[in-house]
Amino acid sequence: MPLTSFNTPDPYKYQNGFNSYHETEAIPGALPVGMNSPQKPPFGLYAEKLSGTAFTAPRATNKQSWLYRIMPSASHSSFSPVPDSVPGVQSTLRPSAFHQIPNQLRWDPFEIYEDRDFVQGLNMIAGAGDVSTKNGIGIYAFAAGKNMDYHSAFYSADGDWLVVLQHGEMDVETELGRLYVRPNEILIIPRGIRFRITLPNGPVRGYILETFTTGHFELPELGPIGSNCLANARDFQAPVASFTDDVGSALKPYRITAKFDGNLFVATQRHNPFDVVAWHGNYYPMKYDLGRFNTIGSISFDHPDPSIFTVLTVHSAVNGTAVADFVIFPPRWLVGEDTFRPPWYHRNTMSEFMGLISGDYDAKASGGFLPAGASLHNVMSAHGPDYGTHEKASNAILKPQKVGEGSMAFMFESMFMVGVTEWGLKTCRKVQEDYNAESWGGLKRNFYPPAGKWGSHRPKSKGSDK
Ligand SMILES: O=C(O)Cc1cc(O)ccc1O
Ligand SMILES: [Fe+2]
Repeated sequence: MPLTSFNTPDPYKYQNGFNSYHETEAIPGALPVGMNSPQKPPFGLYAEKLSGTAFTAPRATNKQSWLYRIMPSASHSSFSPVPDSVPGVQSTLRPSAFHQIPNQLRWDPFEIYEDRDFVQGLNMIAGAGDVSTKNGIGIYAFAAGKNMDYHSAFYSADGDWLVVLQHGEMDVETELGRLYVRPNEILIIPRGIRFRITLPNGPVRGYILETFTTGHFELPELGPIGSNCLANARDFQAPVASFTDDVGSALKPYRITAKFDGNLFVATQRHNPFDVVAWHGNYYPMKYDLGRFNTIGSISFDHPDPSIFTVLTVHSAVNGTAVADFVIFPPRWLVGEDTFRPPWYHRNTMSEFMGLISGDYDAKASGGFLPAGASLHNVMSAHGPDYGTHEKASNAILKPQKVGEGSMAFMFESMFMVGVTEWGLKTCRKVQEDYNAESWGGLKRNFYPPAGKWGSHRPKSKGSDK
């Protein structure tokens, strides 16, 4: 039994703001005043600094938090690799290989694993780059039907996580406080922050984008849009401090699982890892309700680039080129005049991994791209509306039209060529073999050159005489 468990009167109280400087105390007076590291912090707490950027990162991008905790994180046994032999528990998330494939790929909905907890239910679908040199991304599917053990916590040393919950609800206990994540909400867990996920309302499923690259998720620049719209800073919710004081027992110590260069390691410790009584800083987990996204689009003609739907971005060293953008396709009005309204046919130097939280994605005929499924259109892989969608959109009467009602699709768009893991290609058994043929196989020629030199093949029923 815990010696003390102090969740604030409402454990799901939040402090609002993106990249804000927050401070929070579960016991009033637990934060030192005017300094970070007093000789004796209040109430016998230890001061621990959590650096999210190099000490010397410029002020505008520097991220850190000071944690005031009952025991420092360093108080644990040595980490050992998670053994291969434990049934149902993976010992690694490090891909044996990335298969680089120019084909368009699409997956049926990923399974829900009733018998696994969040960590056991993680699988890497695709990724790029290298964890140890801090450059690249990982894309995972997660699914769980069991709580993570009370005596456990997990962290990734490999990168920041953006968790897209597709199904269910998650109670996320973190070192910095608790977050309750509901459908249509995303969760950001910065590199290194320890957490434990329980499921108050049945199984969960979703997708994770991990960015190995130095840097963090940021709000995109708004340029001429001005000072509001898209995701607004005040809608990002950070937890308030709450803690559990417990020393466990020799028989049941706390197990900390670390993802380190893709491999999983475990260490034990006697103190509850969620023993931070107060913290201050700008390096913290947060959640965001995608329903609060202020979607904007064309009110004249043409289909704008999907970058207008960017919720968060991780910058690379190349100006305007993202390690990864998180882009959503919320319900919205289309009013473009004389316009082919769905996405254009295109080839992109960036790679596009898409998923669907709910409903239908308006750029595809329903049936093939389903909630909890995914698609990957890699660097320069041609794609666009399927045959049916093209047919419908090029003949539609162009009244104002609400699309995506009750639906939410998203895209992880990356500068990296994204390779597919063995799990993503084979083990999950979800790849749709006929994706290309079903989508674009039915496209027919509509070409009608002007009469004369070019011959006249023009179908009688189509087009105008102008
Ligand atoms: O391929 C896709 O469906 C995603 C997408 C949507 C859009 O509106 C424009 C470009 C784009 O890649
Ligand atoms: Fe695309």
